[in-house]
Amino acid sequence: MTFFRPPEAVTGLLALLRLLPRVSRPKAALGVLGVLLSSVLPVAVGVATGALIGAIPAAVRGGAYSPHRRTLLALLVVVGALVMLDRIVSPLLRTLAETLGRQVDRYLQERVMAAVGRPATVAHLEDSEVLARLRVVRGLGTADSDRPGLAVEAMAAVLPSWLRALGAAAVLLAFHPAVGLLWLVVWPAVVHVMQREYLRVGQVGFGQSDALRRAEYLRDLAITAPAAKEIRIWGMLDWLLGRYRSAWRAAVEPIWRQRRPRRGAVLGTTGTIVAVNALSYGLLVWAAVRGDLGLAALAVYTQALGMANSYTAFDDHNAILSFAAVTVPKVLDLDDRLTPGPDAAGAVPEAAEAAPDAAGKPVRALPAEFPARRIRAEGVRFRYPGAAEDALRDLDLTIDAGKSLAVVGENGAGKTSLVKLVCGLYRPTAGRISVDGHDLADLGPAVWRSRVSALFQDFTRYHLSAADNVGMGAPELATDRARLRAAAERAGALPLIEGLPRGWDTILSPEYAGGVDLSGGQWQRVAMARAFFAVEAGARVLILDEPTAALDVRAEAELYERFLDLTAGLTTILVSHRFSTVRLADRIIVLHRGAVVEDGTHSELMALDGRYATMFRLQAARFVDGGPPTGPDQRPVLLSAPGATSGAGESGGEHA
Ligand SMILES: Nc1ncnc2c1ncn2[C@@H]1O[C@H](COP(=O)(O)OP(=O)(O)OP(=O)(O)O)[C@@H](O)[C@H]1O
Repeated sequence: MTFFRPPEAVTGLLALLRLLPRVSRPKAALGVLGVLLSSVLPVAVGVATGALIGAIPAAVRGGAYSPHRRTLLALLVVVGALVMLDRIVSPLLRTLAETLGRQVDRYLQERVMAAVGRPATVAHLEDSEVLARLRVVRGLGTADSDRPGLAVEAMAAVLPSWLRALGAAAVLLAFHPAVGLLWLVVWPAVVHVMQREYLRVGQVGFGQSDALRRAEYLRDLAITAPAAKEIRIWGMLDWLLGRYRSAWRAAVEPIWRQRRPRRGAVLGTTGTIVAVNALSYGLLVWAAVRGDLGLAALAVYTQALGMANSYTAFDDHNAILSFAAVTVPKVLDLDDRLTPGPDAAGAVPEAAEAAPDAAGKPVRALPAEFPARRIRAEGVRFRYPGAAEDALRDLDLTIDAGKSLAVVGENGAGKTSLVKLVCGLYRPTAGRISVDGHDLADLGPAVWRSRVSALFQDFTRYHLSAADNVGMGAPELATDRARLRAAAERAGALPLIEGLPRGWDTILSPEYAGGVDLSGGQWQRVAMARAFFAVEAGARVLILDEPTAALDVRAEAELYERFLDLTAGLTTILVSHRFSTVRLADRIIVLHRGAVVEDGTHSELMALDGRYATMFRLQAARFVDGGPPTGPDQRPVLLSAPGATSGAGESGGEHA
């Protein structure tokens, strides 16, 4: 049971302090030394200066060669040395803190990259709590002033000032215990009140993360490439600027309204300080007038009082520190937030590469043929986080290993959602997906990932070399040029890649010197090569979501011709609106509003004369004169369509 919960400002500060040795142990140790020296040195200078002043009368009276004069000179040397040391330590500490702060930023970014990339599923990337934390690390929006690393610099300024005040209060104990005690209590209280105020401001800022992200999104539209064409074509710039301005105001104004500490807190703390100062200086003057204090003591206590006042509680450093106290623990807790618990999906430790067998015993290594029997979806229902409706419902489906399944349906029917679930990128809301009897949720993410390869509709165009773009399909083999070539060959991307100015080493982005951009179809071939590279590395399930959407007629026809070769021995799930390719699959399902409404071979579905047959005929009709054909089996008609030039489909998709 916890009796005492330290204030959030303190826990935030401690979290930041604990982070430093993890970022750089030597720099953190030097930082501690620097903070101690810059706290102690000014107090020592004050005491030594007081002693020096106190030694002057005796030295004057004693003459040139008196011991008093030697004491005076020795004190002068001590004061000089201490002052010099202080002057050296302070800038060094500042520089050290700046470097360490930058390293803290990099450390947090790496940690967050790892935390965000680790979960097998991707639902967390739609969680606004997670996105708010990511925003802090990306350092966007209110930009540099909010970098968590700046708090390290702030700490290097603030901690010595607090410790100096503590040292000065300790010196004042010798003057008057009550005055010393008062300072020991008053300055931490003032710091505490002000930190609480700044913390509140920091929380308001953090609470505006969603609104700030909206403004940042609009800003990025204007300054990055993806929307550049449309902004120009439709003359969107003024509209965008207007929207950005209002979004930015909506995000920032609440922060501005709250950004100042409350007047009551400021007046209360400054009033207290004035009162304590009046009392301290009054007692000091009183003691001096009564002759209770010698010159040296008077000088020491006067300086100590000055130093007790020199702690900072009201400046930018304190504000930055509080912001870090709000955000750093939140960023650090991403690890916990995104690490699945023991009962959560994918809980089998990745390192063990283990999956329970059908009897529940862990399987240490997957057989080379996995899946060997089937992928099954049983009673699967799925709803995206925060969505109002299910994307998939009552889904019962068996996909036989080594066979191909085509998934068709209208826009929004749930096709991509289904393949995302099979990939393990989301977990079903209800029901289960199993592979050869193992629940997908029980397979370690790496286990299943090593067996699945996918080409998504919205595949990523990495601004990296062609070799990297393909090699990403199996990073552990990415340097194996022979395999890279084989995958590119399979995807029909080899001539394209080898014809690039620097071949495989060409950066696929015009944003870099010597880089090139590719057309949509060329990109699709490169992405397909990536998917085949994963197959080269051992993936047995190939998911192709609209693989020919951007391909030209010839490339699509080529794929059509080679579809059986390309997918031989693989369990293939093909999502496509192109029926010329779809009909080649061993089996076809039609999804409608998240449920399977038709299931069979091409011929069976044509004979059924339902949704599939209607869609098929509609598409086929576009390629022939004389309107839609009427019969259920329209093979000859489709074969006259672009992309269906081969005779491979003559059997009506029943090649298996
Ligand atoms: N990330 C998401 N969050 C919330 N809802 C989503 C998300 N992605 C898709 N949806 C919704 O889920 C439903 C199914 O979408 P899905 O992408 O699976 O359809 P689809 O059949 O692949 O469509 P298309 O043919 O247009 O690619 C749609 O209603 C869509 O709006």
